Amino acid sequence: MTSPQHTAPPPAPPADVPAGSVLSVRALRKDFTLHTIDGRVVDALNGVDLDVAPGEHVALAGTSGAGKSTLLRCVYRTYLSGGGAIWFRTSGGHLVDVATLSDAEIVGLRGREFGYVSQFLRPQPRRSVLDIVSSAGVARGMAREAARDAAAAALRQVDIAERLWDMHATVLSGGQKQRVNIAAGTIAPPRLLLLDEPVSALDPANRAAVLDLIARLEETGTAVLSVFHDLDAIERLATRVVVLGRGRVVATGRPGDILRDPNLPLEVAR
Ligand SMILES: Nc1ncnc2c1ncn2[C@@H]1O[C@H](COP(=O)(O)OP(=O)(O)OP(=O)(O)O)[C@@H](O)[C@H]1O
Repeated sequence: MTSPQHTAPPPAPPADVPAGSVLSVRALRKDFTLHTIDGRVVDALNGVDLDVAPGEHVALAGTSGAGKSTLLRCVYRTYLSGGGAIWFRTSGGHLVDVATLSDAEIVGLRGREFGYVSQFLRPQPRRSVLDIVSSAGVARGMAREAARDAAAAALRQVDIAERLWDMHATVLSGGQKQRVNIAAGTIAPPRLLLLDEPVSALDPANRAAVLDLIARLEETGTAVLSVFHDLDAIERLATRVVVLGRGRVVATGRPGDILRDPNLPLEVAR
């Protein structure tokens, strides 16, 4: 006798998530308990709402400590959020709440659909540059051989010389590590690209090349959520700026309007 196949109906999408959004953050909260300082609690995110559509680039702004990096880390699930929802629409059209996925599900989702480029690459020990980047391609669904070719192309694009490809990434300079990280995050256009100061360690020529790369990804429909402390990069790439203040959204609008508003709590050079 065979058992019937039970498949649970997918949960109804929440009414306030726009049909076209890739990412919809709702009432997101995150606090940290500082166990070494009398158990003091820091409210890093206090009920954040935001949406990012395909091809849209939302730049987070606000003063130091406003919650920008914490928001990116909650979306990537480096941090578990403390309340609210992080709705992500997969390439297959399924809406999932990143905040409630299992660890195995989030690892799969990151590999297939997310790119995350932070200031720092903490490379796994004893893995070569080419291996790190091509593994990102395999996680994105490429065959191993195709992933190696794509990794080579991605490394050339960010000007990592071929003589460095078989070296362990741990021995690279800060700027080289950052470029390897960018190559891995963008080897195939991710559905959602999370950027936390991705060009901070780069010289002007490499910075320009990486900004071009991000612009091209946006044109292919990648949704981007970023933190740049660099007014030019925000003006050039962002379609919208969301200003955080003490873990809340205090303003949102076009870069040209927001970045020149003298009343907003911004940390960028105006
Ligand atoms: N791992 C952590 N443990 C404890 N507190 C943290 C942790 N990460 C962030 N915080 C606190 O959360 C708040 C928001 O920090 P976050 O790094 O998100 O700010 P930010 O806007 O990215 O700042 P910056 O522009 O300086 O990078 C700060 O008060 C910070 O001290």
